[in-house]
Amino acid sequence: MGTEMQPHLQLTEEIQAKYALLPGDPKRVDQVKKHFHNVKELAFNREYKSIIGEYKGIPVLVVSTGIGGPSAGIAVEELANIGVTTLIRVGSSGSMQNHIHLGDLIVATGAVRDEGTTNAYIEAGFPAVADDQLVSAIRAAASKKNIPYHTGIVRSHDSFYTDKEEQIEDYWSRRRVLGSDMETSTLFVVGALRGIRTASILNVVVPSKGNLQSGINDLVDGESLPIQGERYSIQVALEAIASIHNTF
Ligand SMILES: O=P(O)(O)O[C@H]1O[C@H](CO)[C@@H](O)[C@H]1O
Ligand SMILES: O=c1cc[nH]c(=O)[nH]1
Repeated sequence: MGTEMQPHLQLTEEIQAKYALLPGDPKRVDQVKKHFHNVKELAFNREYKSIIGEYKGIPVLVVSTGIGGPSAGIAVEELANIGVTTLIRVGSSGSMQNHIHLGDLIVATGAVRDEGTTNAYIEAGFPAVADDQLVSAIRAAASKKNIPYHTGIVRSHDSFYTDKEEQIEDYWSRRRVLGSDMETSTLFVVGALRGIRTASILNVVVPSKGNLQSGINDLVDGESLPIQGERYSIQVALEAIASIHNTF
């Protein structure tokens, strides 16, 4: 445990939070803030913006992890150092299946480790899987709020712009991978190695290749589907935390 200041997050264990939500984008921290009482701004160093607030009386930390495995891995390590035990990513993703539309939520049960960070930690056979009790709590919270979701495997990667993106997408979508992001596998593997619970809820912001419908039908009540999906992902993550608080 670290009473000392963590070098990247600029946080210490004095904040005494057990739960954290992890958006990639620092701007999403402010979206989570809207759901809190007694918010305190903590730090904003590099890509790591942090606040703490109360949801239903429970202290919840929010820390942005930036883009990609290396910065997500650093965030997980430093959060573990200050005593955080439960991490839920509230991220964005591309869809890899035609039936998964803009603004849909994907609750990842596992992730293809198509990135370099976790390979720096442990051999490829080590699985990137979410904590199953946390996934159950997320599923129950979504059902309680009537928020639809998909569950399954996602792919975490390191690049958007190689010359092979189309073939790679095609390969994994044929293997029923639901969507892609850049941090979920690192969160799962580093979290498991450090003995903390992790889960990832992804809001679809890029439609699958063959999905014409997704781009056209993009507004509900004046709100875009990805904006709605972001709000839903945050609501579900916070409700899941409230439901597990003091139970495991
Ligand atoms: O919106 P966030 O949570 O950052 O997630 C996705 O968006 C970024 C890429 O645009 C990557 O970090 C990817 O994982
Ligand atoms: O298509 C996308 C969108 C967000 N993040 C990804 O990794 N891929």
